[in-house]
Amino acid sequence: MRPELSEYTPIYSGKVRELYAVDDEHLLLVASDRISAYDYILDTPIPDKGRVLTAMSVFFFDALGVPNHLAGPADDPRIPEAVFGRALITRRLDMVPVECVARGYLTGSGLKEYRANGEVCGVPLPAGLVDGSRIDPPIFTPATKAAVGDHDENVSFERVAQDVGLELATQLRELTLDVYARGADIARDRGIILADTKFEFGRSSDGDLLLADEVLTPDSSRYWDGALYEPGKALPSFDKQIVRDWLTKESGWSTDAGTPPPPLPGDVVERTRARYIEAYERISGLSFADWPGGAA
Ligand SMILES: N#Cc1c(N)ncnc1-c1cnn(Cc2cccc(F)c2)c1
Repeated sequence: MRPELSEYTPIYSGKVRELYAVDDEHLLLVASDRISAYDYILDTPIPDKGRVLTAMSVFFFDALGVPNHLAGPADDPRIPEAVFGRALITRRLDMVPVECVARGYLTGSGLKEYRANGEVCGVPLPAGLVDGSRIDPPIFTPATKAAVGDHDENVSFERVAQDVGLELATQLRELTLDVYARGADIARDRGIILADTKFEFGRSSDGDLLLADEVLTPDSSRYWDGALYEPGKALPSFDKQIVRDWLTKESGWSTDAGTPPPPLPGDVVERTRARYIEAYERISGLSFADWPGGAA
């Protein structure tokens, strides 16, 4: 008999995820089916998105072989039925207040910074780069955690060193770039580009620095279809482009409408669900049908 979710204490509710206290030492990390686009949480959920992203984190935690916060399997008996398949039991850590971002390609906020001053987070880049240019070797571009609803602020390595100390900042940079490289290699071998990603780390009670949060999911990363990749061409998001294109090209809504996006039609929902499953199955080589919590 699984516990009820109401037996656990809510401690954080994000745009698409929730965090609960299970006991003094453990948390329940829950991924919802909510999807965000253009800084809005859309009214229409994507069925199984939470389960797919949970499955991706578990695949990468296992494949990367990096010490992490997982404290039980996907079918851990402490996971309530209501969130079974889209929740994980983790160790409660003392989180490092740094968004540890690695970039192997120039786009998004990094491109904006580069166009303004030729560098990203204090890291100078070669001249002449465009949207989608490869950054080789990949760079560590940390950010401070923003308040709910705000965007994270890109900061320099020196600022991270001021905030958490040079030794830990150096460890975070090395770990971030190492784990990004491993994840990018796995994805590349399956024809998918991992353009950038965000990790979070925390310290366990015995002082170990562990990889935490979600890992290399489409919500914490930019994934591109390798078959479509061309530097300088606006790069479609592997998982969100279907929603973005319908919203901006077919629905009549626009990003400067000042109103929330409309509900998604069924075919957009189903095609987006299929894209999440495709990303998981291609990257992991596993069948999503085997992941816990599916329809009986
Ligand atoms: N992971 C992790 C973690 C841990 N293992 N120990 C202590 N704190 C955290 C922790 C605190 N905030 N977050 C972000 C977050 C993640 C998931 C859902 C959310 F709503 C919010 C993670």
